[in-house]
Amino acid sequence: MDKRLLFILNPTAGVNRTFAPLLEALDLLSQAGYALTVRTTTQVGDATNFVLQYGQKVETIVCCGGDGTLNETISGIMQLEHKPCLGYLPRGSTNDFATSMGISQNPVIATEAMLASMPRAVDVGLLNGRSFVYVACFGAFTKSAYSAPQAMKNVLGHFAYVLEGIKDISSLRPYKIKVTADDEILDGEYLFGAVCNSTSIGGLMRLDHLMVTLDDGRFELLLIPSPQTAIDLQNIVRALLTQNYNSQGLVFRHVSAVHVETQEALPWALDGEYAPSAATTHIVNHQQAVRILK
Ligand SMILES: Nc1ncnc2c1ncn2[C@@H]1O[C@H](COP(=O)(O)OP(=O)(O)OP(=O)(O)O)[C@@H](O)[C@H]1O
Repeated sequence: MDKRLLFILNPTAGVNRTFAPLLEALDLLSQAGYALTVRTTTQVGDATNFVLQYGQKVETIVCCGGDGTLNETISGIMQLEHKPCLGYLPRGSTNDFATSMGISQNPVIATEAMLASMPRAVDVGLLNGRSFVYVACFGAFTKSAYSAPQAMKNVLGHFAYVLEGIKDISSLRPYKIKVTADDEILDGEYLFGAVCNSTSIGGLMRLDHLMVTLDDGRFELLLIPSPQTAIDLQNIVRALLTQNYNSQGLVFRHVSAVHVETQEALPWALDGEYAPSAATTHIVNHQQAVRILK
């Protein structure tokens, strides 16, 4: 019997690109003995619904789109009892997760690698029950992740986020929050916080591969405290520019659970998608929850 594969494509994701290499990728999967079901998304939520509709009938799901489509696909997989393996063909404007996993942006090369690989388990985060695969963040510039218009992203790619981020500077402000990171309490005022499982965030922030293990059951937590003095500010700017997140001025930890309490409106971005504010936010790591072919 043929192996069954669900192929999910977001045709609107990323900078305008030709579909020709995707046909070649589909041909490769077909030649490898897969019986293909191909579905294209037309709106938010479709990728999750396709996974729920077909997920128990296939051994493999391939997702082709940006980080948002990947997030929706993984959200669906997390709801399945028997979880199919996942292949990912990045087609977004930033593709943080693909960068972190070393997945090629060329669909034919990525498909060849997928067909030759053994599955690799990766951790999945749950924030108040919603899945994320590489980052949950709040504060400065977070809004630009989900508010950059799709048409602008299609034309300008990653640069669209940078432009939206610059607009966001006017809203730069500290958030008074209590963070419990495993057993440690980090009560304070923070400009930005990220709970991540990736070496690339927003295409701008990079973590050393040696610091990040995608299947260890732990996130990397980065908090940028609100600077109290000019020297604080200098330390923070230097740490960010040199990408030395472990340095004085920033809070950087490896943790498996994060609990955030605040009285303020604190919206989050999960893999670049909007998640509403909540008085208490609980983030847990589901170690090795999804198997990725790469
Ligand atoms: N046909 C469609 N038209 C409009 N929006 C869609 C369609 N299909 C999916 N979507 C939604 O578009 C949003 C953005 O998709 P995605 O993140 O994959 O692309 P992107 O924003 O170009 O990439 P990236 O997030 O990596 O920059 C997702 O929330 C997804 O649900």
